[in-house]
Amino acid sequence: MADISSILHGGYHHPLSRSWQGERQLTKSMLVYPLFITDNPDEETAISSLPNQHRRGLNKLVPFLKPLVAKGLKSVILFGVPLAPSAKDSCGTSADDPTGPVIAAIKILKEAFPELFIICDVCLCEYTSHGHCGILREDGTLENALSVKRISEVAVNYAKAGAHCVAPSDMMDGRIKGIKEGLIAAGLAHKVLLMSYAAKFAGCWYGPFREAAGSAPAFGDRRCYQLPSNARGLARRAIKRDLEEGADIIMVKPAANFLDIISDAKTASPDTPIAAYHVSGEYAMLHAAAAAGVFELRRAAEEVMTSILRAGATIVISYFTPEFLDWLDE
Ligand SMILES: NCC(=O)CCC(=O)O
Ligand SMILES: [Zn+2]
Ligand SMILES: [Zn+2]
Repeated sequence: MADISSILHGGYHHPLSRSWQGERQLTKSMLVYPLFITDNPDEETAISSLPNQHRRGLNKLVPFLKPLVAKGLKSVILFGVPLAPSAKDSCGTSADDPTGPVIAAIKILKEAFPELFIICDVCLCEYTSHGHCGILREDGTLENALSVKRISEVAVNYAKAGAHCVAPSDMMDGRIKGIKEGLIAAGLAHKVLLMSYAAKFAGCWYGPFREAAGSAPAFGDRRCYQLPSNARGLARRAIKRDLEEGADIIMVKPAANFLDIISDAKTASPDTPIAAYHVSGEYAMLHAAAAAGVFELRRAAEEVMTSILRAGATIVISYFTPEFLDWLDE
């Protein structure tokens, strides 16, 4: 007789029993779609390094999103992309311009799609002349306290404009606390979610995004505020700190090469939703490999998504969201 304990195949022989082996499966509610919004209302420009993605002006948003919302799109994350050079200065003044792309888009989207959950990325790099994520001293180093003050102001202004969630990606020390206190003071802490890009790693994966958002730093790099890619322990400390400072959701970014960090975040706080950002370079790489015949794009995208969920993510920010909305219907 065969050794009973050696038999596993019977447990996953059928497609349904295969699916039962997974702890979590992708649903439409887990997907968040990034939108790049310019200050030029009628613009719709393809981003060459980010296949199928566009920068859109305010007038193009609703027509573009209508079919996606009809297919079950539940959430978007907004990135403002001011193209006018006058929109950039040393402290990112235009980030919360009431007539600027982000605040105007919140209002347009809430009116057109009352059920859509609107997340605003909060950072200064799209709005600073130097392209760094905070305010700099004369010598080019970050002025952390001033940066936190400014970033908190911007976050609160997005919340006041109606954002359901603010998601600071700047990586300044203490900004979660600063934003939470700002939301409390504004009477908004009980209805606005604070998603921290707690573990955001420096590296090569953001290239296409920087083309899309025009946010490449004019000098230097972001290594003194984004995490070194070998820093698993430091990421755990950042996650713990941000939870203590009042983050409602922890994000890990990039996603696919940082599955250990996603898993650590889930372990550190099993009862907190964990988000993963499958970033521009990860997305573009899959497109390039599929175009080179390495694999079929859909299978690769699905396998990467599965890995991100398996590691512990319950929310995924993905440029593949429109495709997944279709694939999930099949
Ligand atoms: N705060 C957003 C990013 O820094 C980059 C995202 C991407 O590369 O897709
Ligand atoms: Zn930034
Ligand atoms: Zn730096």
